[in-house]
Formats: sequence, structure tokens, C-alpha cells
Amino acid sequence: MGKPIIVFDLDGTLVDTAPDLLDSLNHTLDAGGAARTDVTGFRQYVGHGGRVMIERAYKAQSRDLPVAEHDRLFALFLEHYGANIPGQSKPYPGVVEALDRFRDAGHLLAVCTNKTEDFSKRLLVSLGMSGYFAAICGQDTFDVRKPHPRHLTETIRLAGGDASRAVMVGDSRTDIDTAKAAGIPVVAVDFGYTDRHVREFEPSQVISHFDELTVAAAERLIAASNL
Ligand SMILES: O=C(O)COP(=O)(O)O
Ligand SMILES: [Mg+2]
Repeated sequence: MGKPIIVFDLDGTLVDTAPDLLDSLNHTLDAGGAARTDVTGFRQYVGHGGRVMIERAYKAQSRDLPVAEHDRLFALFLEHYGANIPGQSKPYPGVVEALDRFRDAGHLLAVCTNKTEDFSKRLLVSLGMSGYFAAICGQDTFDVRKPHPRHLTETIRLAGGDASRAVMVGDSRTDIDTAKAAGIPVVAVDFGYTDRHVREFEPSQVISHFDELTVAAAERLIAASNL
């Protein structure tokens, strides 16, 4: 039997990136001549990567977004966000302690995010966290991204893990839908980026602090998923 693996979402789960993502989104909206947004808007637009975030902001303003303009704005978003990593982004309280606990218990750790792989790796390197992860997989690592279950199962495979001994930890409906479609138990944090409470999407468990993510709790979820 392989080692258990804990797979984390990145934005809104491991790291609070909202101030920087919102800054880059507003920079992009300025450049397109659209109205700026706030944290409430951001929570509705985030979750499927920067391209979809821009598209949703335009849709909310009933503005047309031709493909060439979408491409131009997405490039500007990437340039602005990439130039400011890590910006004000910080891991949530208890994240590093939780990663230490799982590493010390011999569990594999990985990241499955709809951020680009390059930005995810740069962010985690700049925060001194990349060494924990056997794989860091972004929206462009495979030919599918969350909520496609294969984004998660391929991440597990790349990390050397076993999908029957895995737990996903995320902050959004996207993460919960992905894990459920892959048949993997999912812990939802309730402090991330979602416009509706994560409980509504029926994860296996909801936590409000990483202290609640114990090795025993993860092992119980894995055992229950194999009954
Ligand atoms: O960048 C996004 O839209 C979402 O990123 P996440 O998958 O790490 O939450
Ligand atoms: Mg997230």
C-alpha cells in the first residue's frame, strides 16, 4: 500500500492571495476600460483561473469581451500578477504546522490549483513552502483543469500517491466537485474564496482553522472512503 497523500488547493486554501489577485484584476479592468471590482466581486469570479476571472467580471458588467481583447487582458493580468509575486500573499494560520505534521507522519503532500503552474511554483518558492510538495500542478499542467477529476488524479499520480488513500483540501465548490467526481474525500476550509458557504456543497468535513486538520482526521476520512 502506498503512502497517504493530502492534496491542497492553493488560492484561498493554503495561501491568502486575495489582495494580490484583486489588485491584478483591477489593473486589468482599468486597462480594458471596465469598472473596478471589490472583494465581494472577486469571490464570485475566482476559482477557475485568471482568464475566467476576467470573463466573469465583464459578464457582471454586461460588457462584451471579444476574444482578442480577452487575450490581451489576460496577458496583462499575468504580467501584473507575475511581477508582484509574492506581494502581500501569506499562508493562512496553522498551514505550515499542518504541513509539518503530515510530512513528519510520512504522508505525501501535493498542490492542485487552477492558478498557472509557473505562478504556483513561484509563489510557493517565494514563501519557502515549495519543498513540502511532491507535485505542484496548475491549470496548464495537464490538458484538463478542476473541476475535471483528472486534474486531481493526475496530480496524485505525479506525486507518487494512490488515489484510494488521498484527501483533498480546498476552499471552493470547484474543489469539492473535483474531489467528489474523483471519489476522494474532501475537507473544505470556510475562510477562503466562495460566494456561498462551502457547507452547501457538502464536503466530507468543514474546518475553520488548520489545527483541525490532524493526521488522525485525514486517516479517518481515507478509511471511511474505502469502506
Ligand atoms: O486562481 C484561481 O482562480 C483559483 O486558484 P485555486 O484553484 O488555487 O483556488
Ligand atoms: Mg481556491
